[in-house]
Amino acid sequence: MELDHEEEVPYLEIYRERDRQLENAFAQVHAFQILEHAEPVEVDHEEEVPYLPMNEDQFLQAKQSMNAGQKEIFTLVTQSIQNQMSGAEERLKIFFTGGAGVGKTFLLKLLRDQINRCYAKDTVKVCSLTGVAARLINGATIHSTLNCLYRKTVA
Ligand SMILES: Nc1ncnc2c1ncn2[C@@H]1O[C@H](COP(=O)(O)OP(=O)(O)OP(=O)(O)O)[C@@H](O)[C@H]1O
Repeated sequence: MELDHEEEVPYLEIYRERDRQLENAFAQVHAFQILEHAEPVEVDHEEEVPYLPMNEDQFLQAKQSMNAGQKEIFTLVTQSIQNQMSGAEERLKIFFTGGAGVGKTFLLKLLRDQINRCYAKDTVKVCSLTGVAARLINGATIHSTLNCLYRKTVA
């Protein structure tokens, strides 16, 4: 069956988005494989980028300004926390992604504050694959967090 232009575009968008998500997920699995087989060498450990929790006003304001997609994920996580606090053993594993500027970092920071408020300060460890990304999310690289040894390549 031949699709006209109107029908074809949404299909391609979804396909491209899924393709990107898979690529991202495979890149992360590959990074863990590298870390598992890292060679023991001396490394410089980066400092964790300091993180200041939001104050009450900032936290409430951020919560109120969430868009529908952010709210959906936020509710899923808070619901899961409540279930855990009531004794549920099931643990939530969630992967969210999206294009540039859609609000992933905003949501991540809000979730970190929410979880730290529910449990204890510093319960959440935020990690990334690169130092640049770590700066954006006030976190640390995975290898630094896990104190992994890795070989630095000098170009
Ligand atoms: N619900 C929101 N209310 C107010 N501002 C928001 C909201 N969501 C995102 N923003 C703002 O929009 C901008 C882009 O959001 P953010 O950095 O979270 O996007 P991102 O998906 O992490 O982008 P990238 O993938 O490019 O890093 C930021 O300035 C952020 O503070």
